[in-house]
Amino acid sequence: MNMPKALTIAGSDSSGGAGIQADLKTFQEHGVYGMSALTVIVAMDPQNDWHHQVFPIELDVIKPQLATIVEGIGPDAMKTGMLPTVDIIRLAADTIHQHGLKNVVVDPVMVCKGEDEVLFPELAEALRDILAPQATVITPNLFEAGQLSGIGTITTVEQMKEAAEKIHSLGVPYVLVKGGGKLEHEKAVDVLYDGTDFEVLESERIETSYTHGAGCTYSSAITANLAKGMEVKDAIYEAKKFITAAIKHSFPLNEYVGPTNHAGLRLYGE
Ligand SMILES: Nc1ncnc2c1ncn2[C@@H]1O[C@H](COP(=O)(O)OP(=O)(O)O)[C@@H](O)[C@H]1O
Ligand SMILES: Cc1ncc(COP(=O)(O)O)c(C=O)c1O
Ligand SMILES: [Mg+2]
Repeated sequence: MNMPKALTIAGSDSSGGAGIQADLKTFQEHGVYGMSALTVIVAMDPQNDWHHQVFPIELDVIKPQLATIVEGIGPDAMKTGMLPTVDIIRLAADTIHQHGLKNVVVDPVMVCKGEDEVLFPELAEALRDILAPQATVITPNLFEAGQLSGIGTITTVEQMKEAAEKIHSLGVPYVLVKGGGKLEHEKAVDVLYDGTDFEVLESERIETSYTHGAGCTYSSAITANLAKGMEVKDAIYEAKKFITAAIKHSFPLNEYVGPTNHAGLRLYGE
């Protein structure tokens, strides 16, 4: 049997809701074989209000992971998640370029929900200039779209469109700006721009703060659909259904965090 295969180049979220844990669970839910190259380990401090601790992995330990998958196996699609240094961003971009990898979803992670400060402010430029041009699809949230486009704070759908246009001009064929829970709107709105048309994707907005890992789950659902051979827009429409169900059936882990339910669509149908 020919199993679709997907790679995630991303960080470990020890709490299990975001990062490679979210990616691999989401690939599995789609019947896609998941593989990973780990870039950073994130832990949360239960004695200090769940403060995030971030431990980057050395370049020499990331390279052989990538060689295993890219040279040794060959993914049908891939995504990037948290890339904690400029050198790691460059390594991911070079790997995609040198091996001609196709179906590349870049989730330009700059913030973790629940944390006020930007994790790695110096990385916005590297994501924009080095990695974005290698992407097929890029999936910034409101904050990240503001940073990548240079617009700054985004509060309206019109500004999301403006940001999408600017990010498209970096050389990304499909730009998906996520309004999510941050945009003041009665629906959960994302803007998709392909260089010609804008599409506003709307779904039911769920009143919950349990959205940890939503962006990781969404981008890995897109990646899984691409690995299965879907066209980019169809991959995104299907992923929007998947993430909406995952948020609808999200749950608390403790007083600090509630992840999306990666099995939501399979278990409850919507
Ligand atoms: N409360 C919500 N109800 C429904 N959909 C949501 C909600 N919050 C986020 N989403 C959707 O989840 C997906 C991930 O978006 P977002 O949470 O903004 O990403 P990130 O986790 O990267 O910040 C998007 O499709 C967004 O519209
Ligand atoms: C390893 C890792 N990657 C990515 C993220 C981003 O998560 P989200 O999908 O909520 O944007 C987090 C947040 O905690 C993380 O720990
Ligand atoms: Mg995110």
